[in-house]
This record gives sequence, C-alpha cells and structure tokens, in this order.
Amino acid sequence: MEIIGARDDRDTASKSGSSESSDTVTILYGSQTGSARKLAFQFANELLEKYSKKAFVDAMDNYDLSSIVDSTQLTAIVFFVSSYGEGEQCDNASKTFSYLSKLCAENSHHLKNLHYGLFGLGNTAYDNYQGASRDLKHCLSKLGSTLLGSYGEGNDEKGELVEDYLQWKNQFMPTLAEHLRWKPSKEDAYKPSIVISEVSPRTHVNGEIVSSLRDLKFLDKPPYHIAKPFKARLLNSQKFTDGQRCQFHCEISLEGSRMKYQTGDHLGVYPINREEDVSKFMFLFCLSQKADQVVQLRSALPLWIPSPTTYKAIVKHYLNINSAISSQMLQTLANFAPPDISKDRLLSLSSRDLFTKEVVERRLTMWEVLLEASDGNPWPDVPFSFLLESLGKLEPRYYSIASSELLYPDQAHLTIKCERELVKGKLFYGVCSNYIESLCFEEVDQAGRPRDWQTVSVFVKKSSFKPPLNGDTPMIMVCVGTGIAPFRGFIQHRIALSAAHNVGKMILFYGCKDKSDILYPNEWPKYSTALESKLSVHFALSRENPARKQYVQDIILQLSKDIYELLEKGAYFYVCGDAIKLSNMSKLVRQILVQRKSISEEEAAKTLKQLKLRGRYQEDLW
Ligand SMILES: Cc1cc2nc3c(=O)[nH]c(=O)nc-3n(C[C@H](O)[C@H](O)[C@H](O)COP(=O)(O)O)c2cc1C
Repeated sequence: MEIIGARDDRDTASKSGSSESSDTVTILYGSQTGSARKLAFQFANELLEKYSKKAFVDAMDNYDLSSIVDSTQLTAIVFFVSSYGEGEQCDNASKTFSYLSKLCAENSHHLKNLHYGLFGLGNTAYDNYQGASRDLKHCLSKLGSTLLGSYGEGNDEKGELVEDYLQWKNQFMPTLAEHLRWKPSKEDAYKPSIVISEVSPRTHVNGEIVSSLRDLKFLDKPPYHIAKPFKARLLNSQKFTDGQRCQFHCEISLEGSRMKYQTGDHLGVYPINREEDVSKFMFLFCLSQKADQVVQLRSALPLWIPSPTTYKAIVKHYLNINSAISSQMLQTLANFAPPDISKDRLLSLSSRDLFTKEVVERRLTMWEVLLEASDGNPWPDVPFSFLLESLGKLEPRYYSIASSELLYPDQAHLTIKCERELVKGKLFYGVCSNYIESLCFEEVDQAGRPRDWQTVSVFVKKSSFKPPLNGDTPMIMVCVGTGIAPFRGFIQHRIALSAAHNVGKMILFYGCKDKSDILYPNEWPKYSTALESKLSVHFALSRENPARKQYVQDIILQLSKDIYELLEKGAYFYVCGDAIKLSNMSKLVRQILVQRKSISEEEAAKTLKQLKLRGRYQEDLW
C-alpha cells in the first residue's frame, strides 16, 4: 500500500479508514492499463495539498476487505474502477469482486458502516459500458453501504475521461471532506515540488552532463532493462503501406546487449519528441535562448530525469510535452498568463462545454492551447517545475516482438502502424511510431548523420502471451492489423521446432481492409510451404468487395466445426489487435461451445473461464 502524505509513517497504515473523523482515507483502484491507478494517486495528492490529509492508495486486491466486514467502526473508501473484457473487473480487482459477490449472496448488511465514493472508468464503444463499477455499486448497496456524493462515470470514447473525472471530483471531494470533518488547509497557491537550479557546468559535482541517460558511458554495459535501455542498431526495414495509413516492418539488432527474449515478449522503445514540437515548446516557455543551460534538479519525490542536464535535453528526451491539458491545469496556468491575456477568457475556456468543444474535441496539447490563447506569443512566467509536474514522463512504448528467438536470437522484429490521425483538419502524430519511422526511412537523422548511425533505446519486457510450451499443441490465432506481429513470431517458432519435431496444427484468422493491407504478403506462402498442412491462413478482407464485407468473426463462424475440434484436442486460442474490433471474440467462442458441444450459455461461460485460467484463451488487445 502506498501512503500519500505519510511516506515513512507505516504505523498509521493500521489506522486507515478506522473512523469517520479520521485523518486518513483509503483509496482503492481496479486498473488494467493504469488510468484508474493514475486518477487514484491524483485524487490522493490533491487531498494532501488541499486538506493536508493522508491517503492510503492501493490495488483493490491488496486490501483486506474482510477486516471491515460487520465492523462497528465507520470506514471511508474511495474506489476507482475500470471495466474490461465484457464489462468485467480488472485483474488486480478480481479477488475482491468474487469475495464481494459471495458476501452479497448472503443478503445481509455486512458493510453497513462503509461510506464510499466511486468513480468508474469505461468506454461506450463496448457493449457492457461500466460493467464493473456498476456491479460494485449494486453489490455495495446490497451490503448496506452508503454512497457519498454521486457516483461518477468517465468515458474514454470521446477522450473526455479526465474532464468527467474533474467534474465528479469537484463535487465529490468537498462532500468527502465534509463527511470526514476536514477543513481546507490553505489557499490554492502553486508550490513547486521540484527545485530547479541553473548551475555552471563546473559547479556540479562529479557529473557528466547528459543529453540523455542513455548517453552515460558507465551505464552502457549489460544488463539492460527499463531504467537502462540498450542503444540498439536498426537493421532492415520495409514499408507495407504509406501516407496516413503508414505500416512498416523494422528489424532491431540486440547484438552485444546480452538481452534475451522469448517468442511473444514485448520490446519497450524510448521515443524522442519531434524536433518541430520541441522548438515550439521551447519558444513558448522562453527556453530557446537557454536551451543548453545546465540545470540541477532536486525533489523529495523520485525523479525520472537525470541531473545535471539541460533544458533542451529534458524537453526532448524526458518530458511528455504533447500530453493533453485538463481544465484544472488551464485554471492554474491562468495565474501565469502574460499580462495582456485576459484571465477571464482563459477561465471561461476552462468551463466544461467550451473546453470540450475547443480543446478536447480538437485534441489540443497544453502548449497548443497556450500558444493559441496568446496569439502565438510566449508565456515567460510559467515555472519550469510546473511543466515537469503537470506534463510528466515521456514513457516508453511497447511493441509485440514479431520474430522468434529460435530463428533470430540477436534481432527483434517489430510491426508498426504509424499513429497518424486527421482530427478537424489537423494531422496528429503518435510520438513513438513516427519516431521509429523517421529513424528507419529518413536518409539522415536530425543531426545530419547518415542512417547507418541510427540507434534506438530499447529493452525487453516479458509477456505471458506465449505459444504453448508443447510444440504439438494446436493453436488458433485471431488478429486484425498489426495484431499479426506476435503470430508471425509464433509461426516462426513452430517452423524452427518443426526441423526436429512434429508440430501441432495452426489456424490463423487475419483481418485486413483489403489485399494491399495484408502485412508480410510475401511471407505467408513461404510459411505455408514450410509447415505444409500444419498451417492454414484465412484472410478476412473487410473492404475488398463492398458487396461482400468479411470480418474475422464471419470466417470463424464458417469454420466453427474445425475450431471446436481443435479446442477439444487442447488447442490454445489467441486474440491480438484492436480491442474494439475484437471485443466480441470471447462471446463468439462461447457461441461455438454452445452450438457444437450442445451446452447451455452458463456452461459455456464456465468452460471459457477455465480456458482463460489455464492460459488456453488469451487476449492481447489495445
Ligand atoms: C480490451 C479492453 C476491453 C474493455 N472492455 C470494456 C467494457 O466491457 N466496458 C467498458 O465500459 N469499458 C471497457 N474498456 C475500456 C476501459 O475500461 C477504459 O479504457 C479504462 O479507461 C481503462 O482503465 P485502466 O487504464 O485503469 O485499465 C475496455 C478496454 C480494453 C482495452
């Protein structure tokens, strides 16, 4: 459990939520990819800032709910809960959900002394919107708990999750404080948590000034990992499609790194911000003139930036400069606006409707909003520490490795789709995919060096999305678009095994728009030749023939007999690619089980659950 506001005070953990006038509150999250966790910490930090109160933050499954069952003491808990699968809970909340559903079945007010707040995260593109948070609310109400304030729901679909959260939080936080009899401790004045000192290159101790942590020579030795990535050489690359729908293959050398991967693992890649964005950002915050100024950073919290370094290095390598702005951030920034900009204008822009229309729907970044508000003029008074705190870290991006270590022990292959999206006439560039594309296909890099010099900072991340241990086991693989990446690796793996052993049957269902959209078109015939009858590949082309749109789901249903027979023989079923396009896959498998096995819906659901538990049904969706 992480304690916000009482970092070394482990004793207070036992008092967590013990009474309504407590100085602490428990905040629990159920989060798969980190959004609910991030909001939980954001909420806790704001409680600390506004009320000087402590919060205990943890994943739901790390909290022992049985300790408050039938308790006579009053407890306050705030939940942040995301939905997954078909409106189900996340992995780090599953034990809590099954415990609660057992309690619920007893029809008794076991948690009548629990007062709770609840914010659900979901996406209306899924059939079962907010399934998990709504279930939790229903169950807690049956257990006699009291909901504080109103229940909040954040919807990812239109990119308004953060604004939904802020709207809920602005109403809920005072309600919680009143309930716990907390008084605001101070006015909302900005206080930096990171101290930045400009130093002369000679005054810092023992330091090499680094434009990137990856440049530190003493770090340039194995073992490599997320905090110490390997500078890998780029080998071959090949474009499949270009323009706005640019997709390509890229080979990265791991030679000399001693990094080993296994088929199905992920490669983490550290991007660098686009030079064009970096210079606009530096101009806006008046950093261009002092781009190479050496700075030393100090903070009580762990920092992700090496120090000493330079302004330019921070902006280029470490800061998520293209992160979105929230209406709350805009309100704080209004305090630092240049004198000739109306503060009222900025504050009215932060109102929900205008903000949604002018900022969220146009997908503007923080620096774009400010540049527009000041008609292109700089904002010299924004503290650099505020930028570091609010924009956060430029995170690595993860790609499924598209090769097998059995065929390519010293190389990791990636299949990449450049994120380029036209929103209201403006083209958006995903930072990492476009960065790798420019490394692979531009003749010279930004410093004018030829392409042979290109390196990229990478590390291997273990994954559980792996081919079956036994090479005899049949596999059913379903994917769309670049979801083909791990399956190319799986097939290569089986080709390597087939040299010495008999391998199991494999069926690949691969969804693309049309023939020109099929990735690795020259490789599929070769793989089929190498594996003969063991591999069958089925392409579903959704836009090849407007009169006959075909999706992977259609072909799977046509071949449901074969699929069922393979499942009966112990086949593993894998799904990879776009979460929305493939959102109904588990429903489809249940349908096949109902039809072919002649069992009920409930029995099919149980069978699928067993398959999932045994790792025989796996999804890697994004
Ligand atoms: C594979 C997948 C399945 C999802 N299923 C649902 C769902 O059934 N219902 C829903 O409301 N949202 C669903 N979502 C949306 C997530 O709940 C939403 O993106 C949330 O913000 C993620 O939060 P997290 O980062 O804390 O895990 C799904 C997202 C993914 C990627």
